[in-house]
Amino acid sequence: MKKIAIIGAGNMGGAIAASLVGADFRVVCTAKTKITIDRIHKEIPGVEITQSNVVAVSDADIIVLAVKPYISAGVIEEINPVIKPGAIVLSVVATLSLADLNCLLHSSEREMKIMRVIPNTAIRLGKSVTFIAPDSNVDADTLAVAEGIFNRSGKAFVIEEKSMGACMALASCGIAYFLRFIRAAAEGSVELGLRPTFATQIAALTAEGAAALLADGAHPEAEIDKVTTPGGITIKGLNALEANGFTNAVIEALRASCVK
Ligand SMILES: NC(=O)C1=CN([C@@H]2O[C@H](COP(=O)(O)OP(=O)(O)OC[C@H]3O[C@@H](n4cnc5c(N)ncnc54)[C@H](OP(=O)(O)O)[C@@H]3O)[C@@H](O)[C@H]2O)C=CC1
Ligand SMILES: O=C(O)[C@@H]1CCC=N1
Repeated sequence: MKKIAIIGAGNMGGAIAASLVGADFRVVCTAKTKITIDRIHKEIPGVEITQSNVVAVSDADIIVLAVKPYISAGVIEEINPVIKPGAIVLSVVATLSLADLNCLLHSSEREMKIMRVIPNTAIRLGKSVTFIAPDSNVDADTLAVAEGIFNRSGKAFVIEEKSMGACMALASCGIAYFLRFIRAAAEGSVELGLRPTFATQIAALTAEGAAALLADGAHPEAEIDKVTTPGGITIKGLNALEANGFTNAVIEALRASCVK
């Protein structure tokens, strides 16, 4: 059975570990604090957890690096001597490019297979959109292993690294944008007299309905046209959104979040 080491069992790493329950892997996670160690023990059956990154990585066939960016270089330095030749390294760290990873891991010395993997926080519920950018030496079979892992927790897309900034802004940061829209819609509805919890529930269900229409093959503007009765109330709202810079604000948000 292949061993997968997940370094940093937090929001991302913990969710990846949970998604692997029942898969044909021996899963060993690491965390810093006893609180996380105890929680993972309790919540994810069959997953091993240790405070030692070196113990986790020794003999691992696949390593998932899921620590915060500011400690990632130190953690890589710690585990690098025990990474076995030919290992698959999947880095979730948003700020590290393939060039950074190759440099930090001295990968050419041991023929590692490195990929950047960027999920979003819906991974906890198995609803992540996850982008995989493989290094140039990653073969189709190895790529399929990564796709298999991340299709367990949502939908995985293989992309070129040059698109990672845009994809991450759209889907990883995008979760926050959509939630802010839902929050704003709820606040507006509360001003109109609805209860906050009811308003939030209805806004979320409405977003789900809009997404379902798109999933059914509709074009956004075609569906918008179906809602906007001539001289009706929707067009007044849409025009008020645009008068306040809605489309431009969303475009500017993506530009601001996109790491070049
Ligand atoms: N949040 C997001 O939307 C996204 C995040 N990412 C990337 O995912 C990575 C992880 O983020 P996230 O899961 O949110 O972070 P968390 O803080 O939730 O998780 C980090 C984990 O690392 C553990 N940890 C801390 N120090 C060490 C160490 N020295 N060795 C091993 N483990 C350690 C922590 O342990 P303990 O719990 O005990 O403190 C914690 O479990 C980041 O690099 C981020 O860029 C990528 C895409 C989206
Ligand atoms: O805000 C961040 O930097 C991380 C990366 C993508 C989502 N969260």
